[in-house]
Amino acid sequence: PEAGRPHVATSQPPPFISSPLPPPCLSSSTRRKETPPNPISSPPLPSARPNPIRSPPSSSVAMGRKFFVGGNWKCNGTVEQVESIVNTLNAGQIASTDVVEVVVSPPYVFLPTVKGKLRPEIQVAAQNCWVKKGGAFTGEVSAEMLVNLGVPWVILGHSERRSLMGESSEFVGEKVAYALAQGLKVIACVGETLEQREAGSTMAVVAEQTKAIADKIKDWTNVVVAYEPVWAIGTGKVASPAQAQEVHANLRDWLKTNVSPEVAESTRIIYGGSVTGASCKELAAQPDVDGFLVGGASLKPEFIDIINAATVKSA
Ligand SMILES: O=C(CO)COP(=O)(O)O
Repeated sequence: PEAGRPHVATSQPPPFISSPLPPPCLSSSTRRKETPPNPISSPPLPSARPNPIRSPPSSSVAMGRKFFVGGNWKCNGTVEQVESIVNTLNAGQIASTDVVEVVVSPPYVFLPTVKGKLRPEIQVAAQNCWVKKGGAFTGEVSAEMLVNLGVPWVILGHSERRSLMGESSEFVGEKVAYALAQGLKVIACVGETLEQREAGSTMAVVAEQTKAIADKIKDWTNVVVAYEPVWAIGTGKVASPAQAQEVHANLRDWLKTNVSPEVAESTRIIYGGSVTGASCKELAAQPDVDGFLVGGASLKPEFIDIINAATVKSA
């Protein structure tokens, strides 16, 4: 298919660019990890540095955007580990479904088991699906199959698929449109690399990736946008609350200008990248952070704490 390297440079300036963002709080090592360690066996990630910015008053928290927490298990897990994670989730005390929507995304092979064993208030997502109707596409899984299995959600455009599998923004846009048309709900991922951030093109990249989706869909009701800066994924370098808020607010502005004020107001924009139990509350307090997409920490009991960060919004 027409999968190609993502196009991150735009010939035209994006409709919104704020001043270049401050560099991420990286250590002397600025190399992105090509293959993040398996979070099941790795030690807990370091906690986020406290950030002194103040939380907004709860009155500024937008009404109607229910907090959303996704757990992306990526290519991790054995039968035994999956059972253990499900048991932990089933036993955990989590905020009510009025307050938070929770979706976990195991590898395809575990989806039916996890769906069958999980408490009903936690939904499941696939981590990808094919761009069109199924058929002679060896190794792919179609949106129709996910619907047939009763899997309600799919993650599309994750940076690992963009960079490692060469999925272009256009290809991701097509996937989002097709999955929505089949009745799936979509967690659509966008985010810049370290190099792009340091070049001051964060918002241009995020706009280009979002536009490729906006060009192909009309109805955003079943879309959650996940802002996942690549430099924060699997690195332990979580975005500061201010960094996340700035991109989320600009992305919402982009939706307002380029899609509609209603879509901007109602679409959940969630943050992903080294979120932990220690960093989640301050991030959740940001007015435009509507939840999280969690990788490594979603395999650990602290995922329960991250889910319950939703209560920050209603406090
Ligand atoms: O890629 C992510 C979720 O999709 C984030 O992964 P980590 O939370 O492991 O950084």
